[in-house]
Amino acid sequence: MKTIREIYRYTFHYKVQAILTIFYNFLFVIFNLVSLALFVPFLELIFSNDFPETAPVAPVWDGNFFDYSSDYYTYYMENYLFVNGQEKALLFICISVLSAFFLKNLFRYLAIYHQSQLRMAVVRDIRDTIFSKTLRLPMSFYSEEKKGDLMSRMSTDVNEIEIAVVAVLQLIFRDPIDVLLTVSLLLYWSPELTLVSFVVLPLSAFVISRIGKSLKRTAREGQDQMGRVFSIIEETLGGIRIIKAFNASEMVRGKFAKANLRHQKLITSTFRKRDLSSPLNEFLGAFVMLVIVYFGGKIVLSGEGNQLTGSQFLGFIIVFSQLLRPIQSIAQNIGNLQKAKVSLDRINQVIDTDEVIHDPIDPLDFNGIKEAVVYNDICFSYGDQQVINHVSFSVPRGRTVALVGESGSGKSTLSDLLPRFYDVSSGSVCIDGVDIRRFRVEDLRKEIGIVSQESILFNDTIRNNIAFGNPDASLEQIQAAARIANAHEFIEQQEQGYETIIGDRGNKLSGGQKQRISIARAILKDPQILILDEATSALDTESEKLVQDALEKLMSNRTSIVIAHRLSTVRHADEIIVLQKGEVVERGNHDELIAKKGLYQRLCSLQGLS
Ligand SMILES: Nc1ncnc2c1ncn2[C@@H]1O[C@H](COP(=O)(O)OP(=O)(O)OP(=O)(O)O)[C@@H](O)[C@H]1O
Repeated sequence: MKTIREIYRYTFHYKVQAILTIFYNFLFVIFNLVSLALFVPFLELIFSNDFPETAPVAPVWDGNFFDYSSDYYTYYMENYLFVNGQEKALLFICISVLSAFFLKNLFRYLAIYHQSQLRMAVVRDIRDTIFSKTLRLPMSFYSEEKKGDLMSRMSTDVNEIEIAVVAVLQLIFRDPIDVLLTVSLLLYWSPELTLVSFVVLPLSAFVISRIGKSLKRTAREGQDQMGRVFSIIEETLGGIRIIKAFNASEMVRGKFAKANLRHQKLITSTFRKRDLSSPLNEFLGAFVMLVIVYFGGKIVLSGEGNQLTGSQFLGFIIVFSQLLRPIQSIAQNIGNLQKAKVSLDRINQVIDTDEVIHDPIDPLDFNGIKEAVVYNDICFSYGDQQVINHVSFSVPRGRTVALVGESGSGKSTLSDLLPRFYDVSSGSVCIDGVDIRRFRVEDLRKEIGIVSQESILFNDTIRNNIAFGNPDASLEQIQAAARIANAHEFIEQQEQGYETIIGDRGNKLSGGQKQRISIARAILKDPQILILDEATSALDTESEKLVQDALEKLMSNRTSIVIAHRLSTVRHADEIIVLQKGEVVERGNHDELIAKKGLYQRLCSLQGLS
């Protein structure tokens, strides 16, 4: 029920489209019935021999809609027949039936027309919502595994919702009306025969659905088995050396043959069931029809109180044969909604995820840094795992502090606390004595530039990559930034200069070129604070020199935190903080730390520096 309500809410966000879809569906149902029911007077007219000799009399409204409309139609036909003769009457009936079919299909098309607009608008809305939310999710959401999961939620799960939108519209507003009207018409023609049909119909439906379910189960087992067969092939191809070396070919062959045989049996069984379902469907359909023909025929032959005329009987069969469609549609749509429930839950999990990083209720204005960035007795945990343990240090305005330490010692985590990618578990990060949580996140991040280890470039022009986050920058400003970053020259040499598209993640550029574009981006942003996650990737000497030079220009006069992997590059830092397992173990400048002969000195000698 909750699922229906939510899908309903998404759907009726587009009231006009939803109402038009329902309206046209309603007309479709009506004209579907009319087009079928019109056959009755048609047959009556064709097969009846007593043509009116006197002008027929119009029926009087007796409060029964079915009776009156049927009588009125008969009256109209008889009158037409009386005035125009048999042939013209036949033509007239053909044209009316054709018109009813035309209208039925026209309304069906119009319903689908609005429904398509509606379902795609809902899909667009949900994708927009998830995407916007994605940008606000906590950083822990962006692990590789979760990225794939998020993509599948945005594609497969959203598609399920799209199907559910149609399901809700049909399940609530179309099919029950269709069934109700059809059954009313059948009951009007013959309550006894309707009763008989409702006894045999579920019986055959039950048999058909059992076969369908069993077919699905075997087909799924067959698919799973196919997966196993393929995994044996993959495993074998990957491990062929070991298989040969251990003389295990026979064993592997036996394993494969067994899996392959099982697959063959399952698929054969699937084919058998599938091949059986079509003749069985037809046979059961014929069975149901013949039961109705038998009982209906008996009623007609008995001629008791004009209960059912021959043509009504034929009309009954025609209309009854159409009843299965809405019933099947109801069953299918209930299934679709069940599938959508799972997808909706998965989508809601993303939409309802707590954003964790919030703006303060009464933010202070952030006017940049005047004195220092200070880390005060910081502790931080990822879940239960504490990775930063009582760390304190400060970076005076315009100075550079380097964080060094082994991999996993907490350098990146510490730098992530400054732009509030995460918030501290205890302690505080302050700028000029004010806790950064008192500022608006956007204001704070505006003054922080990040150049990360891996250059993050987008599949766009070089110009737009440099101007990323700064779309109003003029070409002159972009070029000036690129010049400072030692990038202008190589950009000019590209086929289309600044307008060159750099490919997915910038794969058309070398490592050093990508870094210089990232640096130009940071220069253009002109932040007061800089976080530099220094590249470890090997650059050739020339390229490294250009990058290093660009970085130095970027850092001059800025307050910088540098995560250093190559210690040669942090010699000139004002202070070096040496971390181990989330704790500060040494601090000082390069010479002081070397003199201490501690961890830093050991790390330096490992890198061939001392
Ligand atoms: N998103 C995360 N979720 C859980 N644990 C994490 C996450 N990111 C890092 N860690 C853990 O936190 C600890 C510190 O990691 P961090 O990336 O800060 O170290 P680092 O010194 O920057 O390492 P490297 O030099 O390899 O980048 C490590 O034990 C790491 O496994």
